[in-house]
Amino acid sequence: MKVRQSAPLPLAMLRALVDALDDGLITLLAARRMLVGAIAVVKAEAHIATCDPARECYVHNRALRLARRLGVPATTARAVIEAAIADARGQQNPPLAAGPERPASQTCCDR
Ligand SMILES: C=C(O[C@@H]1C=C(C(=O)O)C=C[C@H]1O)C(=O)O
Repeated sequence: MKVRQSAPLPLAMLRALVDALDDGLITLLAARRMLVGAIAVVKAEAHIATCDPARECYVHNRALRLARRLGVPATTARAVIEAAIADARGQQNPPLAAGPERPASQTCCDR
């Protein structure tokens, strides 16, 4: 017996779902930035350096393991995490207040 495949969802509906996921990505980034703000306060009070290479490596490696499990290309996962970390470093070291800063594309993990 021949099994009929279900009809593909219309393009507009699929794109609306992508839009919703993109909204989720930006919402998660905003939540991450809120946590980074709280971390920045704790680190400033404890006189801890803004940049923590060991932590950045941990964040990268964790994300890469999850990406591998979910079938996300490592280069894509690495780019997303690098962007999030660069954003977090920029958030904690505004260029005018902190003087020369590393390029946004370079993490202090230097992977
Ligand atoms: C947010 C922090 O500050 C920096 C940014 C990190 C990140 O975006 O994950 C990790 C380590 C730090 O270099 C932190 O110390 O946890």
